[in-house]
Amino acid sequence: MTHITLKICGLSTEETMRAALEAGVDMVGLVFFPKSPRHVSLSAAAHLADMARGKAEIVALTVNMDLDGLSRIKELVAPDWFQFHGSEPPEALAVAKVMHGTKIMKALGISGPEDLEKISLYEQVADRLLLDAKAPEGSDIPGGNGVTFDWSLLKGLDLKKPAMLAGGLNASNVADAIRESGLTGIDASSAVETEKGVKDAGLIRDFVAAVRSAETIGS
Ligand SMILES: O=C(O)c1ccccc1NCC(=O)[C@H](O)[C@H](O)COP(=O)(O)O
Repeated sequence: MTHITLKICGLSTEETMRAALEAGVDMVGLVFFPKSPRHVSLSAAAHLADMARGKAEIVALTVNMDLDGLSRIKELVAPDWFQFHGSEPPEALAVAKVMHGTKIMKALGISGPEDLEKISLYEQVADRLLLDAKAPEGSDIPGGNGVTFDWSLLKGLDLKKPAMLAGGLNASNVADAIRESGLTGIDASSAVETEKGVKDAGLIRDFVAAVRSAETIGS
């Protein structure tokens, strides 16, 4: 049995944070990106993070944010991780790691084999990679779009750091995604929502149950 590290991203209410924690997720993601329907204010994030502390790792998701912005999040929310979901170069990750002492996750958009080349640049500085679908043309947000990619592109990759799979994962496809990608981390957002940005406690529970039952794959 392989434990799948499971992150639910874009939580923004007490009810759905509680549901994710009670269902046993490993990581909870808070989105700091005003264009996103999942964006949370610093004060709301601080409260949600306090609910999660000690129960799941807290991930602060940012997109090309400057150092002052990261410092404010660090000071008020105290996340365990920063997730960089923009076009941040590896050097920016290294600076953030030293300045803030958090673990660093780097999201990379994947649509074809050429996108895998970026992995070696980032795995030297990131503690974890998030291999996500590229945003569809016209989307305002670089992640959280509910679209999938060809998971088999990842099969057999010689990764130096742990990696999570993201992009359109739901309770029906997540077992196939785990099997085809070979990854042991899963991240989801859209599939546990009733509409963009509105998480649902029941959908969270169903998704977590699907991931936990997929943990027996190959064992
Ligand atoms: O979720 C957002 O609104 C978001 C906004 C800006 C950058 C990244 C964002 N989400 C990143 C995530 O980690 C999502 O969970 C991941 O892309 C999977 O999303 P989905 O396809 O909706 O399951």
